Amino acid sequence: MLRFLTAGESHGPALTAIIEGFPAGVEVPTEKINAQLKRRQSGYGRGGRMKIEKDKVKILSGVRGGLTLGSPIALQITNLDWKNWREVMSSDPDEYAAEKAADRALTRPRPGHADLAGGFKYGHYEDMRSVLERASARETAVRVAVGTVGRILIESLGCSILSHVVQIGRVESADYPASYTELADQASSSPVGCADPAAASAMMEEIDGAAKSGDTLGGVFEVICTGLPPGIGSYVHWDRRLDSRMAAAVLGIPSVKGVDFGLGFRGAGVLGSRYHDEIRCTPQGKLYRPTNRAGGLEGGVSNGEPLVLRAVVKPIPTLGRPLASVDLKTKEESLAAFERSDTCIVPAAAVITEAVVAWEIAAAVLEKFGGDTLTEIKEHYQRYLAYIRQF
Ligand SMILES: Cc1cc2nc3c(=O)[nH]c(=O)nc-3n(C[C@H](O)[C@H](O)[C@H](O)COP(=O)(O)O)c2cc1C
Ligand SMILES: C=C(O[C@@H]1CC(C(=O)O)=C[C@@H](OP(=O)(O)O)[C@H]1O)C(=O)O
Repeated sequence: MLRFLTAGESHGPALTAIIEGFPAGVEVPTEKINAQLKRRQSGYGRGGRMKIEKDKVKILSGVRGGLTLGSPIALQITNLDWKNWREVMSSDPDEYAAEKAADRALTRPRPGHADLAGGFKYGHYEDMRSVLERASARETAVRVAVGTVGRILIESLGCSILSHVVQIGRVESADYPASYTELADQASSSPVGCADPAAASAMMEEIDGAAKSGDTLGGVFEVICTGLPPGIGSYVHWDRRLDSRMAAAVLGIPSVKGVDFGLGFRGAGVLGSRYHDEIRCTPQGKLYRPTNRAGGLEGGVSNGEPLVLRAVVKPIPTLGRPLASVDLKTKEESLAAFERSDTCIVPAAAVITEAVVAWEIAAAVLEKFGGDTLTEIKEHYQRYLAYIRQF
């Protein structure tokens, strides 16, 4: 079974992850992971923290000479901001300065962040910094590193993953290139990750406007996985459905509030006859689907068409012009805390989603083609492809 755990606070020394159950013999170049970490950091609309961090992964175990060993893989990303927070965040009582920590205490919870709910839950209501440090999406840096390890595995079996932003605030992208290669190229060369250049400029203006008025924005993005064979995931039990597994992983990204597949919510008003993808056959006897409104999944199982999911991200909770809150120290109504914040993270969320989706697919692929080495997995995979071709 493929699994991972992460640890680390936003302003602690580092983020770490341990991956277990990953096969041996897979080449894992750190540059590939670092390229994804850079993408996650670079979207338009990010705040001051991204000027401090330059995320790079360190592989501490499980890889020898660039190849996985089959043993647990430990990953680490250093927080460069730690040097500014050492006395406030240190686990070492000799280094921890209680007065400095009290000066930085968060007592005015931000509506929309985990501060108040998390404060109740873990008893941190006197200083909700103890909540935000772990609730922070800083943790998604190491989740991208983990996901990229899974991505490397599925890419070696012929899968590709891309994403593009379709909406930021009120601006929607209108025009998509027809081919996935062009879509990926145009989206990755856009500062907001949007493949429609006119919409991309309007999105940047929307972000500038929100930042100027101390406000924030959410949006929608799409993730597409091509090259996935039919038969990944299963309809036999709810928690083995590939859609349910991916949805849980995507909703596990802070600020993601909805996920859909294929036409998804946009399919609510469409008649069945216009919704479902007819099954056809070429004169040579090859089955095909003229449309892909299901987004590559039927019964929670991949059907051989590109897998297409969308997710919606709410606007960032920390506002430059803060909303009403209560100072829990005095019980007086006052404005929510503000130090600094991102204005819009939709492009970053798209990159994070690529990673978490890659991981879920990798886990389901390993269940289907099982094996302790990449060679074994590839053998099983090739045999299955030959069997599928008989249909
Ligand atoms: C990449 C990324 C960066 C984020 N940056 C901020 C930020 O700067 N300020 C903030 O208040 N929330 C930020 N968020 C959102 C919060 O982490 C999130 O809203 C909060 O943890 C509460 O979780 P929920 O929105 O899922 O309820 C960010 C989210 C992501 C994915
Ligand atoms: C650090 C990252 O995102 C952070 C996520 C975040 C939050 O509340 O979720 C708040 C901000 O952190 P800070 O309070 O230090 O400015 C973001 O910068 C990152 O994405 O690497």
